[in-house]
Amino acid sequence: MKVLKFGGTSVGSPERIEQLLPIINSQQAEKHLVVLSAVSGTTNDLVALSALYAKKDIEAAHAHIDALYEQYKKFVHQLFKTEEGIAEALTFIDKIFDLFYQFKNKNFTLAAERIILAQGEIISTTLFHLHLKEIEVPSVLLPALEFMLIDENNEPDVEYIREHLSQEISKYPEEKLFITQGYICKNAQGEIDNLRRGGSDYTASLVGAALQVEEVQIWTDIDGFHNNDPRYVQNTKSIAKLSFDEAAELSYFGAKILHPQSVFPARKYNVPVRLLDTMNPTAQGTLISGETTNQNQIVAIAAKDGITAIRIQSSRMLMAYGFLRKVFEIFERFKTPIDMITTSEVAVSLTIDETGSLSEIVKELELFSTVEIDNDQSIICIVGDFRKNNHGYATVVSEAVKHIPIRMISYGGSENNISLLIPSIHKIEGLRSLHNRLF
Ligand SMILES: Nc1ncnc2c1ncn2[C@@H]1O[C@H](COP(=O)(O)OP(=O)(O)O)[C@@H](O)[C@H]1O
Ligand SMILES: N[C@@H](CC(=O)OP(=O)(O)O)C(=O)O
Repeated sequence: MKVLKFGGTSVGSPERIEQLLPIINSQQAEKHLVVLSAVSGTTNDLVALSALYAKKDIEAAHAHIDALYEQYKKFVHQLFKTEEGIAEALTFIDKIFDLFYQFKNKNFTLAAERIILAQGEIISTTLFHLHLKEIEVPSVLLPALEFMLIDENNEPDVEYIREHLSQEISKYPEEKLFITQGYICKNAQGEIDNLRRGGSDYTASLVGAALQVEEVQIWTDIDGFHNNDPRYVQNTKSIAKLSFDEAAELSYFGAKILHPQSVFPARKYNVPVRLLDTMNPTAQGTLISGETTNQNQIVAIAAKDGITAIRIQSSRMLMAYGFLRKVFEIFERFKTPIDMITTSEVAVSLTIDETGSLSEIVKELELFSTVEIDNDQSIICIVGDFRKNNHGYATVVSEAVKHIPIRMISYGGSENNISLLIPSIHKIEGLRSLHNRLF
């Protein structure tokens, strides 16, 4: 079996949806499990709708629903060719939009928002399933809410997914094509929840790992992982092969093509992940696997925005032990992950991207140190083979960014990453300058 995930842009129009079946058929696996995202823009629309309901601006919420309904009505009329096909799809769409209206009388909770957000993927998968039905291609629509589960810590339960998804699939021994929703799941309280924005990639790798499939394919709008962010840098190139570790670093540090957590299940269960382009299906794309192939070279650059740097300075740090533990315990207590860290004898600087508890953290740190905060920072991450015998790369990197103010540098944390923290206003220039110098 192969898992094929198609992102928002790949299901973004009726024409794009019509292109999915030829791609699936070209795979020649015995069975295919297709994971779909919501039509591009829909999740943002549903986030906006939820915000209006939360503000109790019912009139604006309803105007928003009406506008989205018109878009989907048009979508249905373009995708379906027969009267029965159109009628069946519209009946389904009407049911979903009736649900959206129902929230007007309710106290709008987080659980309600998650129900609304889940509809994007329910719509796209159902429309694709009905489209296949109309063209007489058999397929089975598997509800992700029956098998995708996260625990109290928002961690997916791969064993649960394996057991319940296998059960679902085994009900249809003759069928070859299965469709399910990306992104959505149930949580430990049994409520509808999701795997956070961009989470359909994560769904694909979780179901691929759970079923130990031969390959997970992430179909998107570009021919694989590029060596720099194509939104900001010209002449980027697709990378043929990446190791799981390289892909994890790049996606965590901002390469939007892949959801950062999606590498972990694939690595743990050793399932290869291939990134492919729906607009150019024969392009080779990128294969992410356990193999290390990019030796003695720099592989790619990525950048992550929205970073806050915290400098913690204390005379008590001087020659003392236990200082860092005290600092880390505070971040742990507030469930705030630290990304980068550099230390000197009297101060430590670290970065976070979740600032929900920042003021409480600072209050606690100030009990034993002085704290300085820098907002609006970006981490530029350079991934390559930086084992200790490969000298000279640090010089090349610093040469490339010598005109940019650097707040922190991290080298040696792993053998394949050099990270720089710079003010976000210099990010694009940093990416371009490094690109020109390194590739
Ligand atoms: N290093 C990179 N390589 C390829 N694409 C990247 C990279 N960094 C950012 N991107 C962006 O990621 C986009 C694809 O991801 P995304 O929009 O999430 O796709 P989908 O909607 O199909 O899931 C590309 O169009 C590209 O602009
Ligand atoms: N629809 C969700 C999940 C997702 O993964 O979308 P995409 O594949 O378009 O990044 C979102 O917008 O976050």
